[in-house]
Formats: sequence, C-alpha cells, structure tokens
Amino acid sequence: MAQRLDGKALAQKIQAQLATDISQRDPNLRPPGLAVVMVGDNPASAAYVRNKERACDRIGITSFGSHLPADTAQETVAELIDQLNNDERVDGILIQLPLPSHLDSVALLNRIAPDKDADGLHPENMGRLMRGEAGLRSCTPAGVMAVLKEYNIDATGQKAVVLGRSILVGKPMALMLLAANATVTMAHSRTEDLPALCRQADILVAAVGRPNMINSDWIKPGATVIDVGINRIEDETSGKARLVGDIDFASVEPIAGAITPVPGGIGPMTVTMLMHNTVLSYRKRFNG
Ligand SMILES: Nc1nc(=O)c2c([nH]1)NC[C@@H]1CN(c3ccc(C(=O)N[C@@H](CCC(=O)O)C(=O)O)cc3)C=[N+]21
Repeated sequence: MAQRLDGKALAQKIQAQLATDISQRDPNLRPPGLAVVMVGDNPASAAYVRNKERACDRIGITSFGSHLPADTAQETVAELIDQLNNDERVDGILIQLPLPSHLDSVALLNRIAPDKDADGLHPENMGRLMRGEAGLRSCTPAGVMAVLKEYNIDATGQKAVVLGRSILVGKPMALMLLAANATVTMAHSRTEDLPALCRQADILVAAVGRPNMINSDWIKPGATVIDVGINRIEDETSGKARLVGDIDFASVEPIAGAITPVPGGIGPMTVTMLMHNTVLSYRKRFNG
C-alpha cells in the first residue's frame, strides 16, 4: 500500500509556524494583510474564500474581503486593484478565479503589483520562476513541492509527468519540478496514449479536473502520485455531494509508492502557500 502524503497535517504545521513568526514580529509593526477579491456568487468560490479567511484568522493575518456583484464592470474591479496596490495595510492580493465571463481576468491579474501577487500569477513572477530567480511562486505547485520536500522525495533524475497545462497549475508545476532536477514531460488532452506515458512516471502530477480519470493501469509501481484535482461529484450510494480528485484513489493506492488524498492533500497546501506568500511579501516590505 502506498504511503499517504498528508497535506492537511503539513498545512497545519506550516500554518502554526507562520503564526509563531507573526506573533514574534516587532509589536510596533502592523500585522500582515491579505486582500481577497471575489466577483459574483459561485458557491465553490465562496467556500474557498471562507477557507482562506479562516486561515488568515488562525495565523494572525488581517484579511480584507471585497465581494462585488456578478455584473461589476471591468473598470470597477481594475480601480479596486489599484486601490489595494496602494493600500499600505495590504501585502497580498488574490483575485478568486474563475471571474464572470464578461471580465478580462488576464488584464486584472496583470494589474496586481508584482510584489503583492500572493497567487504568483503575474507575468513578472512567472518570468522569475522560468528564469530561476526568487519571486512569489504559484500556490498549488509550491504546495506540491513542499509536500515532496516534507516526505524526502527527491525529484533529482526522476521522470516526472505533469498532466494538465493550465497557467494556475500545470505550467508552473513543470518548471518547479525542472528546477528540482526532474526530467519533466508536460502532458495534456492532445497527448497520444496518455496511460502509456504516465506509466513511465516516477512522479505523476494530475491537474486536469476530471473525476477519477486515472486508475492503476496508468501507474508505474512505486510511483509518487500527486492529485491536484478538486472535483465535486454526487455520491452514487448516498446521493450527497462528495469531493474527489483526478486519481481513482482506491485503484491507485495499492500500486503507488506514495499518494496524496483528496480531500486532505494538496488543497490545504494551496491555502497555506497563499499565507506563506503573504508573509513573505510582508517581510520584504519591512525587511523583517
Ligand atoms: N486566484 C485563485 N487562486 C487559487 O488558488 C484558486 C482560485 N483562484 N480559484 C479556485 C481554486 C481552487 N482552490 C482550492 C484551494 C483549497 C482547497 C481546499 O482546501 N480543499 C480541501 C477541502 C475543502 C472542501 O471540503 O471543500 C481539501 O482538498 O482537503 C480546494 C481548492 C484554489 N483555487
């Protein structure tokens, strides 16, 4: 049976460390601040935003929530971002995605001051990642790398396959694994014979958003399997909503060497890396 990589436990450990760091700051300094911008009423987004605000409270980060109506104009969101860029209390800004379709998300993400880009999605931070320079890193792939580190899984010389090529996860994930000396393949919906390719992976990262897509036929025995998928499905027996990943956990667990569960795997690490980035920006601002 695979070792379970407990993202939830690691998230709690890192959050406790961040809380200690913040509590030991110079008492004359204000606490770190994170602004979360949400537009519209996507219920999943609302739940994620609540999680982030709760994490802020636990750690001692001040959260500034802006909840705008679904029909808010581009210009209004842009002005809010400008205001947060100039707000001395704010170290990190996050625009909850997806935005309603009438809004140009790329233009809005690019408007965030790079040194407040808690999500690590600004071209400057993405460029820094590509160049191997220090910068704010995208939260989900950074969370994956933190899990690998915690469990002493060294990517050096390993064949890593990243399934999914999104700007939020797949692309930065591949660059981080490359920086960790893995031999990286980026696979996606147009890749031929995905199962055969995935079977070569020592480290497989699934970030496609298709519930239970990957079963044991896709897995090299002993591989490290990282499930980034967060899919809400209806449970066949109970009829209740249930969270599953892209990996068919029951099928893969007996074959893999190590595996992240959903929930309790990479999801909590994403939130934790957001907190980490906010504290990093804060420290840079105050040379602390
Ligand atoms: N600008 C932006 N940045 C994001 O990082 C971002 C986003 N937009 N939009 C939506 C996705 C999704 N996302 C998750 C974060 C935490 C959990 C999480 O904590 N999940 C828990 C379970 C939560 C539950 O039960 O609902 C777990 O996997 O254990 C899930 C999903 C961040 N995203």
